[in-house]
Amino acid sequence: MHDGIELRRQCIDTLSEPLLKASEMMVACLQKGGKVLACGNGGSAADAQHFAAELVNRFEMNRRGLAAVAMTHDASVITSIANDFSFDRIFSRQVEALGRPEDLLLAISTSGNSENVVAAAKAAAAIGMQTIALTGKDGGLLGQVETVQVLLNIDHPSTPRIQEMHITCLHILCSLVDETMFGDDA
Ligand SMILES: O=C(CO)[C@@H](O)[C@H](O)[C@H](O)[C@H](O)COP(=O)(O)O
Ligand SMILES: [Zn+2]
Repeated sequence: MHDGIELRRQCIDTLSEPLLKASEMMVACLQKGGKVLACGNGGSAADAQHFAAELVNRFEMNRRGLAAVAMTHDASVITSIANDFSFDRIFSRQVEALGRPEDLLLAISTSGNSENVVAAAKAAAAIGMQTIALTGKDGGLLGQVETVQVLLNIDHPSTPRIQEMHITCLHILCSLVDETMFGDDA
């Protein structure tokens, strides 16, 4: 537990600036009619869905729904891509089908090394979408993708601790987006 508390302290210093930049990018995307496409595996798939639900429905205030889609929950889409092509393409193929240049990819991987998430970031770049990446450890391959505009990396070896910080980051992002877009109504 102390480990997690210390990590939160460190992250306040290292992540404040990239979180602000990520929120500015997300607000700009949503204000010009774009949408957020989110992806990740395992616990990070749950985080992608959790975040999309907060944008589409509500976070802490009632406001209009904001456009977000988690690419993690349609079993037919995912199994057909994995079966006909490969598991590495389950997100990139959805990005190719659903993504537009004004959209934004939220790519989540605690290792940074999930091939399907890395491929999604590359597919997003190919159609001119911006990417915010949440990673851990040394950032992995996703941390090295040059077209990732904002990298929120949790420099810690433990996947659960990284996930705990990721969901904190995602809640802060929701808060910043709501404050910026609907501040007076908050
Ligand atoms: O939730 C957990 C561990 O806390 C696991 O389900 C974890 O998300 C899975 O092993 C993922 O496949 C890990 O992928 P990634 O975060 O390295 O991209
Ligand atoms: Zn977990």
